[in-house]
Amino acid sequence: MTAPAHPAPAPRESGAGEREAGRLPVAGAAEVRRAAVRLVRADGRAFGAVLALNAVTALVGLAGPWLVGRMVDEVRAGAGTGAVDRLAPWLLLTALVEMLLSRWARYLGHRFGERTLARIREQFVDRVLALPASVVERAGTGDLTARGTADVTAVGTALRDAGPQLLISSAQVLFLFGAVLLLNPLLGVCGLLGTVGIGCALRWYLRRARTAYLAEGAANSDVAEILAATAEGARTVDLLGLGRRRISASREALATSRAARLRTLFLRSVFFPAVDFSYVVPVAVVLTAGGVLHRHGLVSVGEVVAAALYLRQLTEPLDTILTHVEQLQSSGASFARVEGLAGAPRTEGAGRAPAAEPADDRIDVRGVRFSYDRGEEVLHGVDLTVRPGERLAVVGPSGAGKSTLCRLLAGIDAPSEGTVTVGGVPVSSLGPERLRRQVVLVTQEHHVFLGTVRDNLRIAEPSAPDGELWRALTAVGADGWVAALPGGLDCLLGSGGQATDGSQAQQLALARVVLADPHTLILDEATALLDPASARSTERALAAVLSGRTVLAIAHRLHTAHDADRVAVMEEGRVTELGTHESLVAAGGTYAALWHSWHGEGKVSATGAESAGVTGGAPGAGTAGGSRPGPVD
Ligand SMILES: Nc1ncnc2c1ncn2[C@@H]1O[C@H](COP(=O)(O)OP(=O)(O)OP(=O)(O)O)[C@@H](O)[C@H]1O
Repeated sequence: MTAPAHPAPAPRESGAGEREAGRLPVAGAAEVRRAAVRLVRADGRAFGAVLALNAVTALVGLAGPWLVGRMVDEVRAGAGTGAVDRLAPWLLLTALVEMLLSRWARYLGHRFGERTLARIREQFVDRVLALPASVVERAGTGDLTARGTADVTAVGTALRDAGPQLLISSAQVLFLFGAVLLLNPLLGVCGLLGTVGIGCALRWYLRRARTAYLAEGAANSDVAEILAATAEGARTVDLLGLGRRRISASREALATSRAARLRTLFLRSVFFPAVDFSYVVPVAVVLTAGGVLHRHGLVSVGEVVAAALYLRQLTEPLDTILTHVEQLQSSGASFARVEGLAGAPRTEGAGRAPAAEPADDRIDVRGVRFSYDRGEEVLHGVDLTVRPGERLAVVGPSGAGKSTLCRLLAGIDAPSEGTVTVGGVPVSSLGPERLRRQVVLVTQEHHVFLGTVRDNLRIAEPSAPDGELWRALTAVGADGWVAALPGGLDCLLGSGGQATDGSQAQQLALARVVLADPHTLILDEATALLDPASARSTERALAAVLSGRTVLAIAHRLHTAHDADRVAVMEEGRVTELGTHESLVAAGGTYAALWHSWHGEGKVSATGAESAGVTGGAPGAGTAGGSRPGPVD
């Protein structure tokens, strides 16, 4: 009864299905059982000690009812109250020993639980860190957060409290039944028959509980996800007037969550009253049968009293077991979600033997096709070579696949077909540590992590000494404001710490790029969301970072393309034109049309170019060309 039972398969259990839908997988019942066994084995000695001590405690607990039975029989045999006086101190002594042993057993159980919880947490963090960025993006941070907080806590509480309690109570139940059977097998059988009702109630509950609790966990994740996404995208929600839609989506998620909670509440509200009633049944059966057996001289009154006391004593451990079985059901579902990360895809190269060293800095894209999850193909056979040291601008209409190509080049997604290699080695086979020394994608997202300035920078280069950190800050023009912070590099940033504005956050992100020192940078709307003043200072920082590196930039304004060494035009998931600005203008194709439209009518008509297909915004790659520093806004 101690092991969590997992009856019905959960509806969202299929790992493959979860992944296809972009969700993180949930472990199956068998995987959860195997993981639980592994955890117990990892601290097998402590677990054995907890088991042994609980068994001894339960054995000592049997002495009480037996002594009371002896008292009854001896008094009935005419020994008088002297028998009570003789046996009562033993009753007291066994109760005291039982209490001390039980306390010790509980202490050992808690220590085992805490150590195991620490193991689960460490394993969870390791697995989260090994998740590819694309998996986290598609699963949403809400699900991951719910698993790392509520689910891990539920598993921890179950291990610390429910685990030891279940062990103690299970041992007590086994020994109590054993004692009744030893006392008188007929009474034992009657007592066992009386527990059939409890068994039925438990079976009914377990058949439904796992599915219900998994559904509740998933619904909670959805609520967390939608709230987190709305809060994160509050500005966009405001700007696009999406408030009503977000509210109605939140309401739907809450309604689903409420229905899932009501379902588990219903199961509990049937199960517990049924079980409460069932406790009385074995005692009543034993007393009734005992009376009949006594009339036929098959049992003594003392034996019937002792058996009834034993069965009455069952109430407490059974109650504990059933309460914790309920807790185990919900924490079992939580464990399935926590353990599910073991089945999630891992970052290619993480924890594996290192791939071959790239021969040089050349990036080759060969026959690359790609589709997001089960969606339609968005890249249809792209071939492209990025030569070391060159500035390559990518232009094309919105939705042409420019950002997707950047993601493949930066190793965030792997191609469905074809290869993306750096120096002859597939980008996806380089672990994150090695990849960031080769290719880094700079986008408009610039997160400031909770921690000191130093922590924020050392993400890129954990062993970098302070001198190197200052050099990186100086390179991006952030040394001034960091030096002015209270504590300088020790100043706490992120939520609750020193506030940073958009351009400071971007400068920190760029300082990390300087520390990582990749040979190739990919720029995708690096400064698009900043206000013009911030964009200018960020673009200056960007110019410093770009110098001496290969740069592939999505060009939102055609002067970027003009200044680049070569221009690639992307249309409908294909590279349709590739060459220098001059050669493409001379060729009179799509790029030439865009250029004439933009150049002929002046910069004001950049939107005209946009309407012709060039996306708006400012990636800052204009600074990369060198001849025309700074953005043109
Ligand atoms: N995460 C995603 N899941 C599913 N489809 C996506 C995803 N991201 C992009 N797409 C689709 O892939 C196609 C290419 O999009 P992509 O963002 O690469 O184009 P783009 O040329 O960079 O456009 P833009 O200039 O507007 O950013 C589009 O049809 C887009 O809807």
